[in-house]
Amino acid sequence: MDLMHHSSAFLLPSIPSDRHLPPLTYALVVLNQSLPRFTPLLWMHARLHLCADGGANRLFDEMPLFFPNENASDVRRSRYKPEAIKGDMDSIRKDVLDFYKSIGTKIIDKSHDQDTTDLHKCVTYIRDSSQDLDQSNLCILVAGALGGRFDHEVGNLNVLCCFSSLRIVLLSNDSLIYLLPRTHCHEIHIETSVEGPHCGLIPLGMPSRSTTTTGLQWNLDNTEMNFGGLVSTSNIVKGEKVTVQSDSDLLWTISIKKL
Ligand SMILES: Nc1ncnc2c1ncn2[C@@H]1O[C@H](COP(=O)(O)OP(=O)(O)OP(=O)(O)O)[C@@H](O)[C@H]1O
Ligand SMILES: Cc1ncc(C[n+]2csc(CCO)c2C)c(N)n1
Repeated sequence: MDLMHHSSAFLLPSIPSDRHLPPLTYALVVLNQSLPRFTPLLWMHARLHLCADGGANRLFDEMPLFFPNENASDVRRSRYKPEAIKGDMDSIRKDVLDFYKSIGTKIIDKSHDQDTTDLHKCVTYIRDSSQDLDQSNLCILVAGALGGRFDHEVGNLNVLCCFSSLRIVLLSNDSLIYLLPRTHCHEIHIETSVEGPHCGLIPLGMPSRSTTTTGLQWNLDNTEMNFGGLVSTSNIVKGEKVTVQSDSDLLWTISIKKL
């Protein structure tokens, strides 16, 4: 079974290159929640920047607050202009829509689709506009995906399942989550300066019959997990490397350190 490497190096100011691994191309989706404090860093690493509907209000209102000594309009126009805003457009304010239209952001109104979330719509856009890339090297960072309305959080987790062959990382100020597909063995490099030690491994949608890990305080050894029985929460990473192998897709979550 092929090995898949994971790292949260996108939380570092500069992403170290690894001679043995191809570099990832990042895309950023801004959701309609308070921007995590490291959003400017994610923006800098990303090649493509999208707002999901009301996420554009957050970018407009909150990005200038990270730069209190700079002119807000300059911050919006010259440094943090999203390539596209996509969604059903029921949350974006008119002044914000008009502003981004006027500076050339592409507006994709999918108000006729009331069956998929705005995040789902944005991931479809990124996938379809990255067809020239090897999609195993594409990584979609989602800012503001956790903490907040529980139905939205579950919708965001469902997007991980809908696009299980894409790397998608859900982020808040406090934690990050991504999917470990059952098709691979996983090696997770822990960026100890910015993440951990609290972590979890959670089966989603169905029980997992067998999971084996290394690098955790409470490792699993061919262990079954299911809701109603054991799920691995409040676990602790012990070093810089965690490995996971399972017969089902699992969510990996790890805490993000405060400054
Ligand atoms: N409180 C929240 N918690 C987590 N994610 C959120 C939250 N609010 C919004 N999002 C995410 O941001 C995206 C855009 O938000 P927006 O408020 O524009 O959505 P919406 O579809 O208008 O929401 P609603 O269900 O309130 O009509 C959503 O698709 C969701 O992924
Ligand atoms: C069974 C079912 N439940 C809820 C919705 C509502 N819904 C799901 S995604 C979405 C778009 C949000 O921007 C909306 C309104 C539906 N269509 N079908």
